Amino acid sequence: MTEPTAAITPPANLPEKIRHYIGGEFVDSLDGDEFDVINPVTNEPYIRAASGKKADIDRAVAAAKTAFEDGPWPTMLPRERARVLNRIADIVESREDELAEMESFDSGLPITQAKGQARRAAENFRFFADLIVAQVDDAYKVPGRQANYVNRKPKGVAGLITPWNTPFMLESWKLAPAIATGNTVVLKPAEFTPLSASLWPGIFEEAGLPTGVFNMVNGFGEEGFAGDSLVKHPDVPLISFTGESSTGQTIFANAAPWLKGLSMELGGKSPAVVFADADLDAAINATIFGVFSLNGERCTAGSRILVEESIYDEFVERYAAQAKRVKVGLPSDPDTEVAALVHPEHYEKVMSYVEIGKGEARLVAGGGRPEGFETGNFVEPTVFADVMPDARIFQEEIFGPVVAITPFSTDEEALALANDTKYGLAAYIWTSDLKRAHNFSQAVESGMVWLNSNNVRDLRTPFGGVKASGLGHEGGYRSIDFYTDQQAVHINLGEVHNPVFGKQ
Ligand SMILES: NC(=O)c1ccc[n+]([C@@H]2O[C@H](COP(=O)([O-])OP(=O)(O)OC[C@H]3O[C@@H](n4cnc5c(N)ncnc54)[C@H](O)[C@@H]3O)[C@@H](O)[C@H]2O)c1
Ligand SMILES: O=C/C=C/C=C(/O)C(=O)O
Repeated sequence: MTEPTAAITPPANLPEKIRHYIGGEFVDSLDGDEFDVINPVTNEPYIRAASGKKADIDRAVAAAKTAFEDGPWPTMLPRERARVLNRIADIVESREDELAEMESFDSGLPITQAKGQARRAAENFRFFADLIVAQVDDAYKVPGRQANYVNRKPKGVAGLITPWNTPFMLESWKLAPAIATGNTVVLKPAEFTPLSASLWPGIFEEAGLPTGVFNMVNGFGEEGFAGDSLVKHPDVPLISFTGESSTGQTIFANAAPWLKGLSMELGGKSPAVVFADADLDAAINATIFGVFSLNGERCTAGSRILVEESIYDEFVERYAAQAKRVKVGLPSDPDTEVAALVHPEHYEKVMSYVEIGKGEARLVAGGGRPEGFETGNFVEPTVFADVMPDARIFQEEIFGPVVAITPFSTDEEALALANDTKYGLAAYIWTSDLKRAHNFSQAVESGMVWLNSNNVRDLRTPFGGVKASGLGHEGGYRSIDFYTDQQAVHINLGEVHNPVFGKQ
C-alpha cells in the first residue's frame, strides 16, 4: 500500500514561489499574474508561479540583448566559455539528488529515472564544452587565386521553448549548445513543470555565467502569453521548440513574418519492429522499457510494436506478462518503474485513449487505475494486441504507458505498417539478419533508427524527426550549425578577374 503522506512531502528546498529570472534577478510578472502548479500524486496545487506576458518577455529579451551586445560572453574564447559550461556540469552533478527530487515531485517521474535524467543534463553541458573547444570550420583554397573561410557567429538572443516531459534534461539540451556558441537566451519552461527550472539561475550564477546571458520567463504558450510573445519578438532571431506537432505548426506560422531560424522536435508514434529471427528476450525487455520508462511520456517511445506472425502469439503473451510485472509506485520510491502522469488533464487524455482502445483492439494488460492509487494520475501499464492500422491508438500519440501491438507477415507489410503514420521520429528494429536490418533502416521514415538496441543516445549524432515529428536536427555539430550564422569570407589571392563594366 502507498503512504500518501510520503507522496506529498515537498522537497526541502522548495522556493516560496516560482518567479521569472531576468537580467540576474528573480522577478514577478509586471501585471502580478500567477498560476497554480499541481503535484501529480495529490493533484493539489503546491506552489504559485509567475505567469509571463508580452511585457515580461520584452524585459527578458531586452536583458538578453544587452548581454549579447555589451558582452563579454559572445566574444569570450571558446576555452573560457567551456570552463563555465564544465562548472555548470559539475554543479548539476553535485546537486543530482536535490534536482531529481524536485523533478520527481513536480512531474511525477520515478525518482531513480529522474536521477538518470539529471546526469544526462550534466553530460549535455560537458559535451558542448568539449565540442566548442574542438570546433573546426571550413576553409577552401584555389592556389594563387582565392581563399575562402567560414566565419561563425552566434545569432543573438535564442528563444527556447520546452515541454513538461523530462523538463530539466530537455532544457539542458537546448541551453548547453545555445550558450556554448555565444548566444544569450530566454527560456520558457513548460507551465506544468516549472520547479526544476527554478534551479538554473543559482547553478549559472555559481558557475560564473555572466549576468543577462540566461533569462527565464515562466507561464503559458497561448496568444499574448509568454511562449507566443517570445516567438513573435522581433529581437529573437531563432526559436528552438520541443513539444506537440500542432504547437509546432502554430509557431511555424507565427515566426514566418520574421523568417526566424526554427528547430522543432515534435511528437512521435515510433514503431518497434520485431522479426521472428530476433533475440526475443532482448527485444521484449527493450520494448517494455521503450514505452514504459519515463511513464511513457517520451517523444521517442516505441509505442507501436509490430511483430512477425510466426512469433506473434508467444510475443504477446510474454509481453503482457512482463508488462503486468512493471512496478507502479509513488514517484519518490526508488523501486518504482512507472509513477504518476504529469497532470490531471494529461491523465484524462491518456485514459480516454485507453477507453478508445478497448473498443478498437484486444486489451491484454492494464487498462485502468492501479490498485491502491485512488488519487493522482496513475495509469496501469497497458497493452493492446491485434491493433489495426486504422485504429486511433495505432495512429495518434498517447504519450503515456500504453502500447499497441500489431502482427505482420512479410517484410513489405512490416515496412508499410511502420510508415503508416503522420509521424517519423524513431524506429526500433529487432532482427539477426544484417541485410534486412540495414535495408529496413534505409526505407523506414524516421529521423532515428535503433537496431537491436534500446534508445541509447550518442550526443554526436543528429537528433530530430521527419514528417510531423520535426523540422531540422539538433545534436553534435547540427546544434552548432543551428545556433550560429555561417558567413563565407572570400579573399582574392591573385589578379582581379572581374569583367570591367562601363569602360569608355
Ligand atoms: N521530438 C522530441 O524531441 C520531443 C521531445 C519531448 C516532447 N515532445 C513532444 O512534446 C509533446 C508534449 O509536450 P507538451 O504537451 O508540453 O507540448 P506543448 O506543445 O503543449 O507545449 C510545449 C511548450 O510550448 C509552449 N507553447 C504552447 N503553445 C505555444 C504557442 N502558441 N507559442 C509558443 N509556445 C507555445 C508551452 O507552454 C510549452 O512550454 C508531445 O507531443 C511529445 O511528443 C517531442
Ligand atoms: O522526450 C523527448 C526527447 C527525448 C530524448 C531522448 O534521448 C530520450 O528519448 O530520452
